[in-house]
Amino acid sequence: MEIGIVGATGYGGVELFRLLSSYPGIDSINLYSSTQSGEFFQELYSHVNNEQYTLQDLNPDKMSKQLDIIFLATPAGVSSELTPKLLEGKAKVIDLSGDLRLKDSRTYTNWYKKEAAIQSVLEKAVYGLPEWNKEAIQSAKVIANPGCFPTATLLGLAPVMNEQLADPKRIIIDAKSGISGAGKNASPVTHFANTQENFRIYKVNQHQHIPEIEQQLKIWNSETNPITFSTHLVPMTRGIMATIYVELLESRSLEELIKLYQKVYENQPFVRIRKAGDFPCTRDVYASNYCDIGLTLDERTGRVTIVAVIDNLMKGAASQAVQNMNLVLGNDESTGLHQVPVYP
Ligand SMILES: NC(=O)C1=CN([C@@H]2O[C@H](COP(=O)(O)OP(=O)(O)OC[C@H]3O[C@@H](n4cnc5c(N)ncnc54)[C@H](OP(=O)(O)O)[C@@H]3O)[C@@H](O)[C@H]2O)C=CC1
Ligand SMILES: CC(=O)N[C@@H](CCC(=O)OP(=O)(O)O)C(=O)O
Repeated sequence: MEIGIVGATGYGGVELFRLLSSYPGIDSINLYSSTQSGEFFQELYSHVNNEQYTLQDLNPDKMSKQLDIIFLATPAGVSSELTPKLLEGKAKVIDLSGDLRLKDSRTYTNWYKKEAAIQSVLEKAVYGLPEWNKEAIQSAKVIANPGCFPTATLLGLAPVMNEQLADPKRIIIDAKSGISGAGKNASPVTHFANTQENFRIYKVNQHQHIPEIEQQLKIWNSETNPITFSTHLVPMTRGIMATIYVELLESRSLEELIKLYQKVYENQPFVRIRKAGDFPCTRDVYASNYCDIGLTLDERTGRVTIVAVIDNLMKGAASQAVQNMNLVLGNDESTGLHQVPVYP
């Protein structure tokens, strides 16, 4: 089996390389770069193993015929251009960017301020949230890997939304991310001097993950109203915590809610539900494919607080992409993803 990683030099790409370099049954991993082809990967990343990897030039025509699976770990606007050509051969494509997630091209352009992918590709693209879309992923030619914030938020909300228990008109999500979520290039906002000993809210009411979350929530409950979704930058490298507030349409005890979450996720290897009174922190899932969820009910306000944590580079990007690859290949969903979270 031959694998390709486009954007291999970025944070998501490097993480994909780490996971795939010990994945069973891969004959070759091809790493592509739009700016550094010909260079040795090891020259850029001294932590990778001794085998020589030369960064290759992008050749979509050749790649579509030669490769079995192509991961696109590229900025918004790249996959929309590359994917039509990449889909012409035998290759299956797993896109980590936001380009193929939104079904409505106008919505994409409004939020990403870029031209959307062509309609035929958007129609083919399957939203790769394995816990909720397994069958469609298994037969997909192209997968839109979910965004990091949507992954945590949707896994946290799914049980109460699917059961029509949460008021779909009053959902509030307060999310925080480590800085690696912004990719490898530092900007004035992500610069060390501006992030250490600092905490900031960003993209208030304008975050590009808002339409992605709403699109999926509407599938679960068509009455869903626009959500309130706030993102914050935390001075740490990895991790996302989504703290979600919902109001119940029917009364439930905390024990009933926790039982519901346990039941819904009992056969999902990467979602772990906490006992009452126990809440996950980002360290609990560091460098792993887990999403840990804790919840509580405030009897004074009737609100449920749901806390979901993931590693943004793993379940939020690279390891979720490998989970999707497992489904596409018909492998066990956990193949290559048995990492215990790193601690401390
Ligand atoms: N970081 C995260 O936590 C998450 C990121 N994502 C999404 O995944 C994608 C990758 O993110 P991340 O790895 O953080 O980003 P990075 O900025 O770290 O890396 C992106 C890579 O894309 C390559 N690239 C840039 N322009 C082009 C182009 N025109 N054609 C081909 N390759 C190009 C660059 O490599 P080179 O110059 O060598 O070509 C670069 O290293 C993004 O869309 C991001 O939004 C999704 C979930 C979480
Ligand atoms: C910390 C940080 O800046 N995170 C990024 C995550 C970007 C991302 O993953 O973008 P797509 O899912 O749209 O590809 C952000 O909030 O925009």
